[in-house]
Amino acid sequence: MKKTPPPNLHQSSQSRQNANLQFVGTNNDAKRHSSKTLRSLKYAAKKCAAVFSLFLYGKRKSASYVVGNDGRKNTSKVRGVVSSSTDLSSESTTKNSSKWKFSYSYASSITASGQLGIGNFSFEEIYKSTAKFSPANEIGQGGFGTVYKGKLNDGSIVAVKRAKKDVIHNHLHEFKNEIYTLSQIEHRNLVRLYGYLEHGDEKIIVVEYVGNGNLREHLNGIRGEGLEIGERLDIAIDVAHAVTYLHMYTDNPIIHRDIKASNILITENLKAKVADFGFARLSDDPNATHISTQVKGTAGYMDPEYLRTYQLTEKSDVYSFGVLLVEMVTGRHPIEPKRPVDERVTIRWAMKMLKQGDAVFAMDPRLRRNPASIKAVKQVLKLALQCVAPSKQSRPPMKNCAEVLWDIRKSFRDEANSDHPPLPSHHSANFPQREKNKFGIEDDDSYKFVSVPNHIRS
Ligand SMILES: Nc1ncnc2c1ncn2[C@@H]1O[C@H](COP(=O)(O)OP(=O)(O)OP(=O)(O)O)[C@@H](O)[C@H]1O
Repeated sequence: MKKTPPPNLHQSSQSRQNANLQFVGTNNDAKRHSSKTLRSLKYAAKKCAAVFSLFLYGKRKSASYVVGNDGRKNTSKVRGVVSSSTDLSSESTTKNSSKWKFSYSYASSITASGQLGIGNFSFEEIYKSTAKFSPANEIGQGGFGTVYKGKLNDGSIVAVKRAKKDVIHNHLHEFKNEIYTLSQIEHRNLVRLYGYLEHGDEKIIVVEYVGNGNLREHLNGIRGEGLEIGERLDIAIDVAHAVTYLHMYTDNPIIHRDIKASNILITENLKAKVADFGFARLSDDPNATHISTQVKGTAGYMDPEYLRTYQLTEKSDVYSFGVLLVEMVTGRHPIEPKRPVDERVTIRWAMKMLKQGDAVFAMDPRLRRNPASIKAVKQVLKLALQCVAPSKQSRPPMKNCAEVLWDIRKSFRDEANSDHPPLPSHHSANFPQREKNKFGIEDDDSYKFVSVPNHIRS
């Protein structure tokens, strides 16, 4: 049975957007009517899958790692085959179509309507919606494949994730995982699954289109006009709510395993939606202390304890979230190889600055500096420091992170409104034009609150 989320962990009841699509996990009424049957189907399917995986586990042997240097895209993925004691859909299934079908019907058996996820969802419609997978419609590339913007027959806009053909065998597991995980969840800060389809060797996932790029693009300054600290706090809270929901308010805890800035999609209203469930793992037993699993994630965001022990817990997401928080207030990538040696690993450098009392120097040069924002940055860094604690016991649960961030945002707003005139909104037509400084960074008067040495700002 679903646990009731707290008020701020709202479960969206947005209606279906397109009758031609086979929607998954969106109809709450249907969910209620069929929940009993679905629970039995889920239970039976899980048991079969576990037995099946154990059988397959005996065949797994090798280990391979590919580590990139900047924490981005598929080059930065760390992949390895280590062990899998509760693996419900092992990589070993990926080379066998009959095994895929097993997993496919497993995923289908838990859909809200109880129907298969392909229904009226035709390849032709998707093909047409993306103008024949035209490069002009391409909105992103990931380890899994290419993401396109699509316009369906009824005019609704969707994101179409098309698996790479040449790597389909290696990524079929991620494809199945993403479908299965997305089909179970519904939250306003998580990207929604609309449907999926198989067509020959094509594997396609159709998800909610989130139209304002990803968080990394905003931090890089290539989207919008730069996020102010209040907006960053709002986004961090959205992410914390989404992950808390995954950890605490689904049937079985879901560990995302790939929390990073490029997986945080931003809406036009600057709300965050967590995407990319390709690596997510479900715990079979809600009371289990950990899952022994293959090591997966993105370099720079991965929990070192998980890397050492292969024991995956919700606290590995908390660690990645800590890295993300540091990224959000410093603007830096988690790993920046071109920096001086002691600045290359951003969390280490930022924590050193915090401990020295120099947190202000770690602040993203794009952020306007005033006492309220400097205080908020320090508080966020303190929280991040707890999230990236070496041992998982010392890290706070994600729910606490959300609460702490909520308090930081509240006191930031109170202070910003009482001590200073309201900060100009860059959405306002009256917002003064910022000049670019010699570092190519937009400057404004608020920099003058604190003088930042050039070597820090470069
Ligand atoms: N639902 C969506 N709506 C809008 N844009 C999206 C959507 N999903 C993905 N994108 C864009 O496509 C990019 C690639 O997404 P994808 O999830 O395939 O890979 P990634 O997370 O960036 O990389 P990796 O797969 O290596 O982790 C995203 O960074 C984002 O900019």
